[in-house]
Amino acid sequence: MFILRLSRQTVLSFRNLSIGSSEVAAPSAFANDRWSVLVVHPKVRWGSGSASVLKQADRQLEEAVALVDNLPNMNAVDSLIMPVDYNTKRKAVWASGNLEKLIARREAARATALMVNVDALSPSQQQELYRIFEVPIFDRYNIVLATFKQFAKTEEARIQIAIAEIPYIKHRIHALSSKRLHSRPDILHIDSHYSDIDGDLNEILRKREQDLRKELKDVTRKNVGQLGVRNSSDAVVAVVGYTNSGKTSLVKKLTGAASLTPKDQLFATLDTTRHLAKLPSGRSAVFTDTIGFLSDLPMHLIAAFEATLAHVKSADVIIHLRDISNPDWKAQEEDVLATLKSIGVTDYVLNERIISVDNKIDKESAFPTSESNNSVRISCKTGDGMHELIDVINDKVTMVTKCKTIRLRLDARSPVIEWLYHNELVVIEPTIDGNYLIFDVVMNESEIGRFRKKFAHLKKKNSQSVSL
Ligand SMILES: Nc1nc2c(ncn2[C@@H]2O[C@H](COP(=O)(O)OP(=O)(O)OP(=O)(O)O)[C@@H](O)[C@H]2O)c(=O)[nH]1
Ligand SMILES: [Mg+2]
Repeated sequence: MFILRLSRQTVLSFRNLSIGSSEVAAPSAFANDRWSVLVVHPKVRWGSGSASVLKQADRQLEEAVALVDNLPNMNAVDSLIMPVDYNTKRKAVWASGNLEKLIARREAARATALMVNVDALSPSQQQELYRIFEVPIFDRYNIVLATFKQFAKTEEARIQIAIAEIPYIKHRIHALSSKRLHSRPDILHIDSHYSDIDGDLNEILRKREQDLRKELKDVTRKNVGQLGVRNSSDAVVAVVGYTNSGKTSLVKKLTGAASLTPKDQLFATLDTTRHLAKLPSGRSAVFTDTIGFLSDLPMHLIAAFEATLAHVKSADVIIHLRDISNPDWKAQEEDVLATLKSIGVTDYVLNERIISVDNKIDKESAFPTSESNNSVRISCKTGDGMHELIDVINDKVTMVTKCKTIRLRLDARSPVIEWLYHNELVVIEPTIDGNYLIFDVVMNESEIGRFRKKFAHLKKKNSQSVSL
C-alpha cells in the first residue's frame, strides 16, 4: 500500500531525527503497487455536506477520476455518484441499501481499492468502509498527498509535503492509541511500525515537525538567493488559479520561458518558478508560476505550502486565472479566493491588486463575456486577448508600484546618465535637443527617492525635469 510504505519511511526516520530531507517522501516509494479504483462521489441530497455546494456532482466525480488517473499506479476502473441523505459524516457514509449496491459495483468492476470523494474520511469511517469492502479506502487527502509526492521535484516541495503529512499521522495515531478505535494502522494508511517506537509519539512528531520547518527555512533562504530575479525593484506578478487552469501556459506565453512545460495534468506544477519579462513601460516584472488550488482539501495541505505560496502574499499584482471553459469556473473561483484569504492575502489586495483573467476562450464550452464581467478574456492557445492583458498588467503594475514617467533634460556629460544606465532605467533611447539629451524614464517610488537623494544638488528646471 503506497501510503503505508511512505509512512513507514517517515516513521522509521523518526528514530533518526537527523535524517536529511532528501530521504523524505521519495516518489519512487509507492511506485510498485497498482490499484484498480472504484471512485464514488457521495452526493448530499440536501443540506451542506461539502465545502463547494455550488459544484455539480458529475463534475466533482470527473475531477476525482482525473485525480486518480493522474497517479501512474492508479487506474479508475469505474465511477459513480451515490447519494447520501444529509451529510457524509455517518460511520459508513452510506445507508445499507446503497452500500450493497456499491459492493456489487466494486465486485463487477474487480476494483482493488475504493476512493470516496470527500476531503478526508475520519479514521472510524476508513475502518468501517474497509470492514465492509475489504479493500483499501482512499479519500481526496490520500490521493492528493500521493500526487504531491509523485510530482514534487524540489527539496522545498518535498519538505512541505512531509510537514503536511504530520497532522494526518498524529490524528490517526491518537485515534488508535486512545483505544477509541480497534483498527490496524495500515487500514488508516499509517505505518504499522509506529507501535515499535519508544517514547512519546506526539513529542517525536512535534520534534520532527520542528526539524522539518527549520530545514524548510534553510532551503527557502537558499532558494531566495538563487531566484534569478534581476533586481529587487522588479515588480512581482503572481499567477494563481485552480489546478489545470493554464497558469504555466500563461507564464510561458508572457515571458517566453523555455523551461516551462504546460501539461494536461492536475498539479503538474508544485514548485514556484520565477520568470522575468519586460512590460511596455520598460519596467521588468517577475512572473511566478505556482501550485494550483483544488477544492475540498483539508486546509493544512495547502497551508503546508506556505513557503511556496509566500510570494503570493507579498506580490505586487496577482493574476487570478480561471478556466472559463470549465462549467464549474465559478465554484473554482470561490475556492481560489477562499484559499488566498486563508494564506493571509488581505481583502485590500484582493480588491485592489488582483486581475481576473478568463482563459481558454477558444474552447467551445467557454462561457460568454456577460457571465464573467470585469475580466480580461484570453486564450493561451491562440494568443487572443494577450495584448490587452499585457496592457492591463502594465497599468496595474505602474499603479501599484507608484511608477511615474519622468522627463529628464540632461547635459551629455551629466553623471545622471551613467546612473540611469547603471540602474537599467533607460528603455527608450534619448532624443537630442540642442546641447541636451531628453530621457523619458519610468521610476518607482523608491527609485525616485534614491534619485532625489543622490542628485539633490542638480538644478531643477521644473518638477519633471532637471538640467545640468
Ligand atoms: N484549449 C486551450 N487549452 C489550454 C489553454 N491554456 C492552457 N491549455 C491547456 O490546459 C492544460 C493545462 O495547462 P497548464 O498551463 O499546465 O495549467 P496549470 O494551471 O499550470 O496546471 P497545474 O500546474 O497542473 O495546476 C494544458 O494541456 C494546456 O495545453 C487555452 O487557452 N486553450
Ligand atoms: Mg502549472
